[in-house]
Amino acid sequence: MSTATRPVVSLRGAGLAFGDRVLWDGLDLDIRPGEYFAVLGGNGTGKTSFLKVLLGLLPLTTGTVEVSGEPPRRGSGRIGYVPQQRAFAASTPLRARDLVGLGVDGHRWGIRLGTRSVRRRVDELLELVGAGSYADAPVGTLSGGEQQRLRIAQAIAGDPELLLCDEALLSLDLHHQHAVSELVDEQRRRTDAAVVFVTHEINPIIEHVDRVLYLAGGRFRVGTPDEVLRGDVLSELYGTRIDVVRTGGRVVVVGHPDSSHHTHDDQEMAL
Ligand SMILES: Nc1ncnc2c1ncn2[C@@H]1O[C@H](COP(=O)(O)OP(=O)(O)OP(=O)(O)O)[C@@H](O)[C@H]1O
Repeated sequence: MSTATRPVVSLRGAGLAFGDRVLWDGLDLDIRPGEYFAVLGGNGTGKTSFLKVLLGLLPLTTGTVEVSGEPPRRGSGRIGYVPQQRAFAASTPLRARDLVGLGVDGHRWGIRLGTRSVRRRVDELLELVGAGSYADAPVGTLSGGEQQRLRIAQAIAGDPELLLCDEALLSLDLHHQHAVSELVDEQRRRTDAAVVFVTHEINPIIEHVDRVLYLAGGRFRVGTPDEVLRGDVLSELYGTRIDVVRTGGRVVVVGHPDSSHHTHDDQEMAL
């Protein structure tokens, strides 16, 4: 298959289980360049484990997985990763530009970048994510939203083919959720990267999402948000009555068995 048409992620008959506990099984999936793919589901359904498989940190129990046509491997420069957000301790001895530099330093296109080129690239990335004004601030003194912009700058530093985001908007206010979500989407459009975005709250990204993988109780559905986020589809998936209400461009799921895990604004439950 030529590079132009090659999927960025390809899973065949993929299954993941821990002991008797099956997280998913029989997953056939291709994610193409430029696609925005969301992984949805309650706590413990296997969303983070899905990313770990793509990162080469967790082997499948059954089936095969390829990233950019090869088995995934740790530290691949083709993958950018925005981990679940945890605030840096106030005493963390890194400035904003040092954190971004961790994503730039190293070999790019097989050439070792000189100090000046690294600095230029770091400045470019800081500007790109709107973090230029706090480039020299210690990361531990920055707000959650500011820190998250830096993590995104670090993850996109090498213009990866695949950008993996794990709950990248968690604990951000609405303004920063929007800003960070736009940054991810801009990168996707600029470089044609595929995005895999793990979240249990789809609304902040719903305008960008092409398809979703919805995980629930060892089962799953894949399709566009309109195909999957429907009362009949989710009722079948969960084996109980679920209603999906669409209001003002938002999706609210009502009657969700893992509702206690879905704490979203003031709705009974939102996805
Ligand atoms: N290495 C492991 N060994 C055994 N069980 C594991 C391992 N990694 C994950 N699990 C279990 O697999 C399940 C799925 O974990 P995972 O972190 O993928 O869920 P998640 O959907 O990302 O959840 P959350 O929304 O809470 O972050 C959990 O019950 C977890 O305890």
